[in-house]
Amino acid sequence: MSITLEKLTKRYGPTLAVDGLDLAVRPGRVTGFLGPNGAGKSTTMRMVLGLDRPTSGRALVGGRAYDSYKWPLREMGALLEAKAVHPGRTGRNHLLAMARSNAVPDRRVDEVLAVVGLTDVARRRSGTHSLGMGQRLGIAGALLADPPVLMLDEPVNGLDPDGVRWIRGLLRDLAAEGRTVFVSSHLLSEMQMTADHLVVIGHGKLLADAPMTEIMGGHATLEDAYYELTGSAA
Ligand SMILES: Nc1ncnc2c1ncn2[C@@H]1O[C@H](COP(=O)(O)OP(=O)(O)OP(=O)(O)O)[C@@H](O)[C@H]1O
Repeated sequence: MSITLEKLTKRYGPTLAVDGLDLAVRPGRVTGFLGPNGAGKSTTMRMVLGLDRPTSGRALVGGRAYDSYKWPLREMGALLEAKAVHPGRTGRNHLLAMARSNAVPDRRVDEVLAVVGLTDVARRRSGTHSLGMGQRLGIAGALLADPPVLMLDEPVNGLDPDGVRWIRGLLRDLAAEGRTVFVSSHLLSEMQMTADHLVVIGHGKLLADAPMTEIMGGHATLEDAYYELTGSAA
Protein backbone atom coordinates (compact mmCIF):
# COMPACT_ATOMS: atom_id res chain seq x y z
CA MET A 1 0.00 0.00 0.00
CA SER A 2 1.43 3.39 -1.02
CA ILE A 3 1.00 7.02 -0.10
CA THR A 4 0.44 9.03 -3.28
CA LEU A 5 0.42 12.76 -3.78
CA GLU A 6 -1.13 14.18 -6.94
CA LYS A 7 -0.24 17.81 -7.66
CA LEU A 8 -0.72 18.40 -3.94
CA THR A 9 -0.85 22.11 -3.17
CA LYS A 10 -1.53 24.12 -0.02
CA ARG A 11 -1.66 27.86 0.19
CA TYR A 12 -1.91 29.83 3.44
CA GLY A 13 -2.73 33.37 2.35
CA PRO A 14 0.35 34.58 0.50
CA THR A 15 2.42 31.51 1.50
CA LEU A 16 2.60 28.59 -0.91
CA ALA A 17 3.43 25.95 1.73
CA VAL A 18 3.16 22.94 -0.62
CA ASP A 19 3.53 23.51 -4.35
CA GLY A 20 2.30 20.82 -6.73
CA LEU A 21 3.88 17.71 -5.18
CA ASP A 22 3.64 14.54 -7.28
CA LEU A 23 4.95 11.55 -5.45
CA ALA A 24 4.47 7.88 -4.58
CA VAL A 25 5.86 6.54 -1.30
CA ARG A 26 6.27 2.81 -1.87
CA PRO A 27 6.19 -0.27 0.38
CA GLY A 28 9.18 -2.31 1.50
CA ARG A 29 11.56 0.53 2.16
CA VAL A 30 12.16 3.44 4.50
CA THR A 31 11.54 6.71 2.66
CA GLY A 32 13.11 9.72 4.35
CA PHE A 33 11.38 13.09 3.98
CA LEU A 34 13.83 15.99 4.12
CA GLY A 35 13.77 19.73 3.66
CA PRO A 36 14.68 22.92 5.51
CA ASN A 37 12.43 24.43 8.20
CA GLY A 38 9.26 25.66 6.56
CA ALA A 39 9.75 23.52 3.43
CA GLY A 40 6.26 22.06 3.82
CA LYS A 41 6.89 18.60 5.32
CA SER A 42 4.44 18.85 8.22
CA THR A 43 1.80 20.49 6.03
CA THR A 44 2.14 17.62 3.54
CA MET A 45 1.78 15.04 6.29
CA ARG A 46 -1.24 16.81 7.75
CA MET A 47 -2.92 16.71 4.32
CA VAL A 48 -2.15 12.98 3.98
CA LEU A 49 -3.92 12.50 7.33
CA GLY A 50 -6.87 14.65 6.28
CA LEU A 51 -6.16 17.17 9.07
CA ASP A 52 -5.63 19.92 6.54
CA ARG A 53 -7.48 20.34 3.26
CA PRO A 54 -5.43 20.80 0.07
CA THR A 55 -5.94 24.02 -1.87
CA SER A 56 -5.74 21.75 -4.92
CA GLY A 57 -4.56 18.26 -5.77
CA ARG A 58 -4.92 15.12 -3.65
CA ALA A 59 -3.16 13.03 -1.03
CA LEU A 60 -4.15 9.35 -0.97
CA VAL A 61 -3.36 6.31 1.18
CA GLY A 62 -3.88 3.04 -0.63
CA GLY A 63 -5.62 4.97 -3.42
CA ARG A 64 -8.21 6.59 -1.13
CA ALA A 65 -8.48 9.63 1.09
CA TYR A 66 -7.32 8.58 4.56
CA ASP A 67 -10.42 9.94 6.28
CA SER A 68 -12.67 7.91 3.95
CA TYR A 69 -11.67 4.66 5.70
CA LYS A 70 -14.00 3.26 8.35
CA TRP A 71 -11.00 2.24 10.50
CA PRO A 72 -8.16 4.48 9.31
CA LEU A 73 -5.67 3.33 11.97
CA ARG A 74 -5.70 -0.10 10.33
CA GLU A 75 -4.52 1.44 7.06
CA MET A 76 -1.90 3.92 8.28
CA GLY A 77 -0.41 4.77 11.65
CA ALA A 78 1.00 8.25 12.10
CA LEU A 79 3.02 10.27 14.55
CA LEU A 80 2.88 14.02 14.19
CA GLU A 81 5.39 16.29 15.86
CA ALA A 82 3.05 17.82 18.40
CA LYS A 83 1.13 14.75 19.49
CA ALA A 84 -1.94 15.74 21.43
CA VAL A 85 -2.41 13.48 24.44
CA HIS A 86 -4.50 14.72 27.32
CA PRO A 87 -1.98 15.22 30.17
CA GLY A 88 -4.39 13.84 32.77
CA ARG A 89 -4.87 10.58 30.92
CA THR A 90 -2.57 7.61 31.36
CA GLY A 91 -0.67 6.42 28.31
CA ARG A 92 -2.50 3.12 28.53
CA ASN A 93 -5.94 4.75 28.61
CA HIS A 94 -5.01 6.96 25.68
CA LEU A 95 -4.12 3.87 23.64
CA LEU A 96 -7.22 1.98 24.83
CA ALA A 97 -9.44 4.81 23.54
CA MET A 98 -7.61 4.79 20.21
CA ALA A 99 -7.92 0.99 19.96
CA ARG A 100 -11.65 0.99 20.68
CA SER A 101 -12.30 3.71 18.10
CA ASN A 102 -10.86 1.43 15.42
CA ALA A 103 -12.16 -1.94 16.70
CA VAL A 104 -8.69 -3.06 17.73
CA PRO A 105 -8.68 -5.63 20.59
CA ASP A 106 -7.62 -4.24 24.02
CA ARG A 107 -4.81 -6.78 24.34
CA ARG A 108 -3.03 -5.10 21.43
CA VAL A 109 -2.47 -2.05 23.72
CA ASP A 110 -0.23 -4.05 26.05
CA GLU A 111 1.57 -5.57 23.06
CA VAL A 112 2.52 -2.19 21.58
CA LEU A 113 3.42 -0.78 25.01
CA ALA A 114 5.92 -3.63 25.29
CA VAL A 115 7.24 -2.98 21.77
CA VAL A 116 8.00 0.67 22.61
CA GLY A 117 9.31 -0.09 26.09
CA LEU A 118 6.61 1.74 28.06
CA THR A 119 5.04 -1.17 29.95
CA ASP A 120 6.32 0.06 33.33
CA VAL A 121 5.14 3.65 32.98
CA ALA A 122 1.94 3.20 30.99
CA ARG A 123 -0.28 3.61 34.05
CA ARG A 124 1.14 7.06 34.84
CA ARG A 125 -0.58 10.19 33.61
CA SER A 126 0.97 11.26 30.32
CA GLY A 127 1.59 14.79 31.68
CA THR A 128 4.41 13.25 33.74
CA HIS A 129 6.09 11.71 30.67
CA SER A 130 9.45 12.92 29.37
CA LEU A 131 9.72 14.07 25.76
CA GLY A 132 11.19 10.70 24.79
CA MET A 133 8.40 8.81 26.53
CA GLY A 134 5.85 10.96 24.71
CA GLN A 135 7.49 10.05 21.40
CA ARG A 136 7.40 6.36 22.31
CA LEU A 137 3.72 6.64 23.21
CA GLY A 138 3.05 8.29 19.84
CA ILE A 139 4.86 5.46 18.08
CA ALA A 140 2.84 2.92 20.08
CA GLY A 141 -0.29 4.62 18.76
CA ALA A 142 0.99 4.45 15.20
CA LEU A 143 1.69 0.72 15.53
CA LEU A 144 -1.53 -0.06 17.40
CA ALA A 145 -3.67 -1.41 14.54
CA ASP A 146 -0.72 -3.14 12.81
CA PRO A 147 -1.06 -0.95 9.71
CA PRO A 148 0.74 -1.53 6.39
CA VAL A 149 1.70 2.17 6.23
CA LEU A 150 3.54 4.25 8.84
CA MET A 151 4.07 8.00 8.58
CA LEU A 152 6.22 9.61 11.27
CA ASP A 153 7.13 13.29 11.62
CA GLU A 154 10.47 13.65 13.44
CA PRO A 155 10.16 10.44 15.48
CA VAL A 156 13.69 10.66 16.95
CA ASN A 157 13.02 14.13 18.37
CA GLY A 158 13.72 13.98 22.12
CA LEU A 159 15.02 10.43 22.14
CA ASP A 160 18.32 9.54 23.82
CA PRO A 161 21.00 7.58 21.90
CA ASP A 162 19.46 4.23 22.87
CA GLY A 163 16.08 5.49 21.68
CA VAL A 164 17.51 6.75 18.40
CA ARG A 165 19.12 3.38 17.74
CA TRP A 166 15.89 1.61 18.70
CA ILE A 167 13.84 3.72 16.25
CA ARG A 168 16.34 3.01 13.48
CA GLY A 169 15.99 -0.74 14.01
CA LEU A 170 12.21 -0.52 14.30
CA LEU A 171 11.82 1.42 11.03
CA ARG A 172 14.19 -0.94 9.20
CA ASP A 173 12.25 -3.96 10.52
CA LEU A 174 8.87 -2.46 9.54
CA ALA A 175 10.10 -1.84 5.99
CA ALA A 176 11.63 -5.32 5.80
CA GLU A 177 8.18 -6.70 6.64
CA GLY A 178 6.95 -5.03 3.46
CA ARG A 179 5.38 -1.95 5.03
CA THR A 180 5.50 1.59 3.69
CA VAL A 181 7.56 3.76 6.06
CA PHE A 182 7.59 7.53 5.48
CA VAL A 183 9.65 9.47 8.01
CA SER A 184 10.77 13.09 8.29
CA SER A 185 13.88 14.21 10.13
CA HIS A 186 16.44 16.99 10.28
CA LEU A 187 19.13 14.59 11.51
CA LEU A 188 20.94 13.84 8.27
CA SER A 189 23.52 11.42 9.64
CA GLU A 190 20.71 9.42 11.24
CA MET A 191 18.70 9.48 8.01
CA GLN A 192 21.76 8.28 6.11
CA MET A 193 21.77 5.16 8.30
CA THR A 194 18.01 4.59 8.22
CA ALA A 195 16.52 5.43 4.83
CA ASP A 196 16.65 3.48 1.54
CA HIS A 197 15.00 6.23 -0.45
CA LEU A 198 14.73 9.99 -0.02
CA VAL A 199 12.23 12.67 -0.88
CA VAL A 200 13.64 16.19 -0.55
CA ILE A 201 11.49 19.32 -0.77
CA GLY A 202 12.26 23.03 -0.61
CA HIS A 203 9.72 25.88 -0.59
CA GLY A 204 7.00 23.28 -1.07
CA LYS A 205 8.50 21.91 -4.31
CA LEU A 206 10.00 18.50 -5.02
CA LEU A 207 13.80 18.71 -5.24
CA ALA A 208 14.56 14.98 -5.30
CA ASP A 209 12.79 11.61 -5.18
CA ALA A 210 15.47 8.96 -5.53
CA PRO A 211 17.27 6.04 -3.88
CA MET A 212 19.75 6.98 -1.14
CA THR A 213 22.65 5.67 -3.24
CA GLU A 214 21.71 7.95 -6.12
CA ILE A 215 21.30 11.00 -3.88
CA MET A 216 24.63 10.32 -2.18
CA GLY A 217 26.32 10.12 -5.59
CA GLY A 218 29.95 10.98 -5.10
CA HIS A 219 29.35 12.75 -1.77
CA ALA A 220 31.02 11.55 1.41
CA THR A 221 27.99 12.32 3.56
CA LEU A 222 24.28 12.89 3.12
CA GLU A 223 24.87 16.32 4.60
CA ASP A 224 27.04 17.27 1.62
CA ALA A 225 24.49 15.90 -0.86
CA TYR A 226 21.67 17.70 0.96
CA TYR A 227 23.41 21.08 0.82
CA GLU A 228 23.93 20.70 -2.88
CA LEU A 229 20.26 19.78 -3.43
CA THR A 230 18.70 22.43 -1.24
CA GLY A 231 21.18 25.18 -1.96
CA SER A 232 21.44 25.85 1.78
CA ALA A 233 24.91 27.19 2.49
CA ALA A 234 27.11 24.85 4.53
N1 LIG B 1 -1.61 26.95 9.87
C1 LIG B 1 -0.79 27.70 9.14
N2 LIG B 1 -1.08 28.98 8.82
C2 LIG B 1 -0.26 29.74 8.08
N3 LIG B 1 0.93 29.31 7.59
C3 LIG B 1 1.30 28.05 7.87
C4 LIG B 1 0.48 27.18 8.66
N4 LIG B 1 1.10 25.98 8.76
C5 LIG B 1 2.27 26.10 8.09
N5 LIG B 1 2.39 27.34 7.55
C6 LIG B 1 3.50 27.82 6.72
O1 LIG B 1 3.70 26.88 5.68
C7 LIG B 1 5.07 26.69 5.41
C8 LIG B 1 5.43 25.23 5.57
O2 LIG B 1 5.41 24.87 6.95
P1 LIG B 1 5.63 23.38 7.47
O3 LIG B 1 5.43 23.40 8.96
O4 LIG B 1 4.81 22.44 6.67
O5 LIG B 1 7.17 23.13 7.13
P2 LIG B 1 8.13 21.96 7.64
O6 LIG B 1 8.91 21.53 6.45
O7 LIG B 1 7.35 20.93 8.36
O8 LIG B 1 9.06 22.75 8.65
P3 LIG B 1 9.86 22.22 9.96
O9 LIG B 1 11.03 21.50 9.45
O10 LIG B 1 10.21 23.52 10.63
O11 LIG B 1 8.91 21.38 10.76
C9 LIG B 1 5.82 27.63 6.35
O12 LIG B 1 6.07 28.83 5.64
C10 LIG B 1 4.82 27.84 7.46
O13 LIG B 1 5.05 29.10 8.07
